[in-house]
Amino acid sequence: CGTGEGIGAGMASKGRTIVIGAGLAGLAAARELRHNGHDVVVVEARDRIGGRLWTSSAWPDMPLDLGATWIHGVRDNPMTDLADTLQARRLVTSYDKLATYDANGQLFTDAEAAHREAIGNQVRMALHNAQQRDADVTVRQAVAALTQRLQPSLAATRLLNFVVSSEIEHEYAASAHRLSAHWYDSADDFEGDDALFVRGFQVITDYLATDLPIEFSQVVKEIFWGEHEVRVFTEKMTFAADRVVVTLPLGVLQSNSVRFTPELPSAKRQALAALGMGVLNKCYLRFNQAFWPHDIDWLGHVSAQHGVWNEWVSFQRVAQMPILLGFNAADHGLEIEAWSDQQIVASAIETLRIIFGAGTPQPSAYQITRWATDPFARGAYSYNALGSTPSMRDTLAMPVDAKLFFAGEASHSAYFGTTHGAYLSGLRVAEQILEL
Ligand SMILES: Cc1cc2nc3c(=O)[nH]c(=O)nc-3n(C[C@H](O)[C@H](O)[C@H](O)COP(=O)(O)OP(=O)(O)OC[C@H]3O[C@@H](n4cnc5c(N)ncnc54)[C@H](O)[C@@H]3O)c2cc1C
Repeated sequence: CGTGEGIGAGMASKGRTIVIGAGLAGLAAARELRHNGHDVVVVEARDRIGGRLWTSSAWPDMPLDLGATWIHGVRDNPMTDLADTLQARRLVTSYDKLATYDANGQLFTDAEAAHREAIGNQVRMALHNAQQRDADVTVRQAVAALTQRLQPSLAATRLLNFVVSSEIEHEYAASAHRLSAHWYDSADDFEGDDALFVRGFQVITDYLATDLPIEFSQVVKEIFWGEHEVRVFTEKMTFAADRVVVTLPLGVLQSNSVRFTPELPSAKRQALAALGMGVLNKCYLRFNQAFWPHDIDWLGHVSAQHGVWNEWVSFQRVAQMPILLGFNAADHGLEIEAWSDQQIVASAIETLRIIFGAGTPQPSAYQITRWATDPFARGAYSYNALGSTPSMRDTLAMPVDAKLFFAGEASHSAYFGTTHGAYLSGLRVAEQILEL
């Protein structure tokens, strides 16, 4: 065992802090502490920064985000402030630039579009009603009566599944069978457009990480928090400090792959167990040229089977690149992680052939994510499962004995599941430490 370098040297008066995780939350916390004269080291399992924010440079002419892509709601969003500081170029995608195709691959008729709108309204009404009742149920249970009413019509049932999948399961990365009807949409939003970064979201994490001491490839196994100090044991070393900031993803904390000694207070363990960790996966397909409409950003497909390749983004209009991004969320998103790349691409092309015909070409290249089986993410982002409440995120965020501090998207009750939530949680924890 060695002792972590980069801590202690001449800054002992403000104490030493170990930040576990070089994602947005950890980088924001470490940067803020360091700027205020604190002695900080960031301990990271991977050989890169960013965590669930990860820009791929596999295609040099088009950096692509395998994790977070968008600043969701640019107005007053702290990600916008950071992007403005860096003068980072952004592109705006629009949900209004949408083409939706039915199960036969035909562009929606006006009647189908109206039917979809009507079913969307009924789903929202059913969920609103469920939120007025005392007992919580799952989102699926809340719309069950609708399912029964629509059962005789295959087209209507498929439309209902499409609405549930694309409006709810893709947004919250979670199955309607597990999402809480009371709390699934408890997060706050920022207003304004959704914008993506021309050079990838990584410009933000690169900036935040500037000059920070980061220990890479250090997989934390145990966090000891004693009366006088904390010790963080990785597979290779031991780091000692006055306190530790834990930004491990909810899925990692739930997996017990990192042991706390002594164990965490029971309220925190209950919160960890009750909240949900969701799944959202991406499959980028690159073609020689765009064979789909050039003036749209989003493609919707009402699949015959629930939740299969319902949502696509086109990079043709915004970036003049013949690239499609297909999403799979929740149960199907998890299921395909066990498939080979070839099976995933074949399944994507099968869907595109329903829409664009048998002549749909094979992609010239692809990039695929598997966030749930990633040992350092164990999911895409957190959601409010049946049995959880938003206040459990505040419980998760609470420091313990001025030794253990918690940040990360799951610990932000207003903005969980987002980059801005992760970032703000990092600033929150830095403030807590600066006030000690
Ligand atoms: C597919 C996908 C799409 C998304 N889309 C958007 C979007 O468009 N807009 C948006 O705002 N948000 C989006 N998000 C959510 C956003 O990416 C996250 O909320 C945010 O990046 C989480 O940051 P974090 O710091 O909390 O966690 P992380 O980024 O996961 O950071 C935690 C760090 O801890 C490290 N770690 C894990 N285990 C260990 C260990 N044992 N020892 C040491 N280190 C460890 C990890 O490697 C990681 O670097 C998306 C996420 C995904 C996966």
